[in-house]
Amino acid sequence: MDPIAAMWDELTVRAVAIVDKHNYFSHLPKICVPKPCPAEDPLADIETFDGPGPWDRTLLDVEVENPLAGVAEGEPPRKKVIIFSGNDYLNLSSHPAVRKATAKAALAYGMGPRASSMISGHTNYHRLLEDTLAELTKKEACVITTTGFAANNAFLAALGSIASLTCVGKRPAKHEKIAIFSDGLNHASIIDGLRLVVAHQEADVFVYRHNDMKQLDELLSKCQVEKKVVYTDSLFSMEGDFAPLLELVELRKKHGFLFVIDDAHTTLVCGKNGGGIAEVYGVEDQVDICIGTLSKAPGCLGGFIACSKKWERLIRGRGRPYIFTTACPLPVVAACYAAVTVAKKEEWRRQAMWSRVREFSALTNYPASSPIISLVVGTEEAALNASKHMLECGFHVTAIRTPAVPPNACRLRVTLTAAHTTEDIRRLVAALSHCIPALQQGASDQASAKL
Ligand SMILES: Cc1ncc(COP(=O)(O)O)c(C=O)c1O
Repeated sequence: MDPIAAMWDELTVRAVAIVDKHNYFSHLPKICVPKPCPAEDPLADIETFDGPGPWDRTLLDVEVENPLAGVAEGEPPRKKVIIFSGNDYLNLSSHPAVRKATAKAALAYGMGPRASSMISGHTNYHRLLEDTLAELTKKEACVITTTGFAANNAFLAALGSIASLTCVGKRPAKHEKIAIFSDGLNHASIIDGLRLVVAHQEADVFVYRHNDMKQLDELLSKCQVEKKVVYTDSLFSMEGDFAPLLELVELRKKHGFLFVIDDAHTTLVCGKNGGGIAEVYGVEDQVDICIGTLSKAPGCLGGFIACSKKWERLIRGRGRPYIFTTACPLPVVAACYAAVTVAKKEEWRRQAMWSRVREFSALTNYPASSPIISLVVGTEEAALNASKHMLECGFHVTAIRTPAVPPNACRLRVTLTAAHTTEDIRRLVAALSHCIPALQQGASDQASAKL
């Protein structure tokens, strides 16, 4: 086994031994809900398709309340728009298999057992989804949580507990603490989890400049603490850029840290099988903990922490946002399972989504590297005006403002999906070029190149 993973596994074993001194885990129930007949089985016959169907546009072609209705004459109460603002990158939320699994599970079980996972909320369906996600991310085990937000919080609570459970005194001494290095643009759920471990005096946190590997290397070199962790989003939700994964893997070899990624925006989106960013580079074994969400490309709701079996036990034993909350409803779990199964088989969805990304780049001078396109306009007013203009042109594109981004870096965040068409992108770019100064030149250059 890789020596870094081995050191952390040994620490988790020591921590779990303390958590589990009363054999807490062996008394946990393993709930198996009644098996329905084949026709009513939520997971039987997960149907897949060779290409898009009308169901894919259900949640793209919508209407919004018209702000001008009743203000200007002749304005209709609602306006048709195309959504370019969601995170349903593969349009799985409206896939027939996802709809059927949800409906069948609801009919068979209602919401499922309403209790914490550690009481009686965790069923054979939850276990099946966990095993499927572990296989997808090439990890031994997986813990599902009610949201991606809770997944980051639960992992950090468990990580921090290593310091407090294994320290000699009441509180970890300086050298017993964990040193966590976190990218400056990490998601709010990571930041909040870090605030808690700092408040509990379990870790010292070092925030490095966004994607600045030189600064990270320097901070790691200076740090005398043995238990080091690097934590980063793999695809940044507001910037649309990727963490430099291979450089991080090199730094892991040099400094021996536990490497944690938040794969919220790359699960099912990146990699041949949708295994996320680590699958793209074939470095799954170099990523110790892979955290994800089931609410973006999987199109459902929930979060997960894919990890080793030893980490799994510690998270179940000390991940408070996992322990002290009710387990995911069964129809949602069945929907997630169907979505992951479909995404693995319908590879064309990923290909279609990436084609749209390339088309957007080709029509503009914006080098899009992901389905998240972040068009910074500056002030809040400029972003709101740009969003209003897009709505008038028939596109729902949200203005992103504080606290999601700094006040002077407000922006339009455009997201592309598999079910958008080439024509949608062409029309979107034409509308954007009237409100995003940076796109104006590129769009007209591309247009004249085509003439
Ligand atoms: C990088 C990242 N991590 C975690 C989350 C939280 O996921 P969820 O919406 O499932 O709580 C999000 C979503 O907003 C995100 O963008």
